[in-house]
Amino acid sequence: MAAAAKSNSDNLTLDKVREALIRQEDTIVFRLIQRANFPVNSPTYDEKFASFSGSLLQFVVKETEALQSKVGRYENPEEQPFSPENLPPSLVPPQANPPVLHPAAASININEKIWDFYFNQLLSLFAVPGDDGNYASTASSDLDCLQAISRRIHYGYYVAEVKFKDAPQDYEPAIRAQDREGLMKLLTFEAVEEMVKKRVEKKAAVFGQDVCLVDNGNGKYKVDPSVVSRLYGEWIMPLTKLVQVEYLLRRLD
Ligand SMILES: C=C(O[C@@H]1C=C(C(=O)O)C=C[C@H]1O)C(=O)O
Repeated sequence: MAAAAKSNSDNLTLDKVREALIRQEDTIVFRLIQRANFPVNSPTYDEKFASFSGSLLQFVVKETEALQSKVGRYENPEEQPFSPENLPPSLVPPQANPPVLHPAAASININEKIWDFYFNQLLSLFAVPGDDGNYASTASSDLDCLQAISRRIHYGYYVAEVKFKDAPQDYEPAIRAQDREGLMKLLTFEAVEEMVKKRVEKKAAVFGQDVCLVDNGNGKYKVDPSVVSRLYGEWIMPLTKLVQVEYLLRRLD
């Protein structure tokens, strides 16, 4: 679990970090299944909804993140807000754990890219067209998906830190040269990526089947397993690697 991996930098191993990423797959698949309970519900995203100054979604994101900020959510570096402007400060005392990450490097926020692919490409692949009027549930379900995906992607900080600590002699020259391509090559493990895509496809098939007492369901899935594999292959893993590269570029600052 994430907290165990973070409690002390000497405890941080690639195996533990990968375990945390595997556990987060379950969360992501279940949240997509939850969002797929509703059709697209496009009024949720109308730029002008009722008396809000933006969309209902924007309002839910801003107000939810403000509350979560007050209770300390964004004190964790892997938790990055989607609406970072004017967030209220945390009212919770800071944790006593020594920081595991390099402070200059652990403030990268690529949520704009996540927001963009989620609404412009992913959503229509797993939510059916239509409008059932459940806009509030739709918006909070979107935020649940976005937060789980964002956490997984910004967890790249820990992946990068542990890879750096395991082989500083390999990473330091590329960091000093600010060589993005070289860093990308060093941190990429294609065999692991293939395994991840297959595993999440299988999870979507297992978690999203109709469970019946007499037989094994009807072969229909709540979210198409190939969409989950594509989500990882096209967006989640490339963006996790982008976070890793950005982190490493600042690792010696
Ligand atoms: C996360 C890692 O780094 C890279 C990104 C991966 C991912 O996002 O799942 C998988 C393999 C690596 O290419 C890792 O090595 O586990």
